[in-house]
Amino acid sequence: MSRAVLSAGSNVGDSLGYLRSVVEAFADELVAVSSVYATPPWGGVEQDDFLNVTLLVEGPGTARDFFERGVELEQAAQRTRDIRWGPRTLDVDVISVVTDGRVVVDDDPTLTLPHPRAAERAFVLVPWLEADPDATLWTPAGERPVRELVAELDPAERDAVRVVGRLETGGRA
Ligand SMILES: Nc1ncnc2c1ncn2[C@@H]1O[C@H](COP(=O)(O)OP(=O)(O)OP(=O)(O)O)[C@@H](O)[C@H]1O
Ligand SMILES: Nc1nc2c(c(=O)[nH]1)N=C(CO)CN2
Repeated sequence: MSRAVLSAGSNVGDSLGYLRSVVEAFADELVAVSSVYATPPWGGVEQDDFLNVTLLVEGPGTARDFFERGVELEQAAQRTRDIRWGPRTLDVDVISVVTDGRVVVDDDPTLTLPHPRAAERAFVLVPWLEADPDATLWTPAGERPVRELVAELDPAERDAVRVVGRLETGGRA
């Protein structure tokens, strides 16, 4: 049994529809879902703002299973990978996974866990904290409450991430 934190983002095409496709695909495993946030682009590439959402999901299977389902959803959104940290129809990142009560820590480049850049990203941390106020993130410096990581973000970055709506979950989260 695994519990995973997934971050979905989009800034090309029907962004809200792509995020909805992720929530629908995980509907039966949804534990919680954040609001939808509009977020300035992270990573230095000039591009449109993103919409981001964070999901907590729980189900049988491994971290790799969640990752592969995310890749399938990216493919269904005709996601292309042109520029690193550049525009995309849909990105599904696996942020953190707990399997059988243990945090999965893995430096495999195909699926690095926890996601190595999560602690720096307001667009991941702020929605995650909303969905799970008691969340913690394993970092090389130890287990950190997400609440503290959010408090340590650059205030301008934290404040630039704003709620723009909610996705329908059919009452499942
Ligand atoms: N935890 C993870 N979640 C999703 N992809 C990962 C993870 N760890 C490693 N990857 C790998 O990262 C590669 C690049 O993914 P992608 O193009 O989505 O990166 P990105 O979104 O531009 O950047 P970032 O990895 O910083 O979010 C993928 O081929 C994927 O295998
Ligand atoms: N705000 C925000 N910025 C990003 C995002 C994202 O989802 N949200 N995804 C990226 C792809 O690597 C690069 N930059």
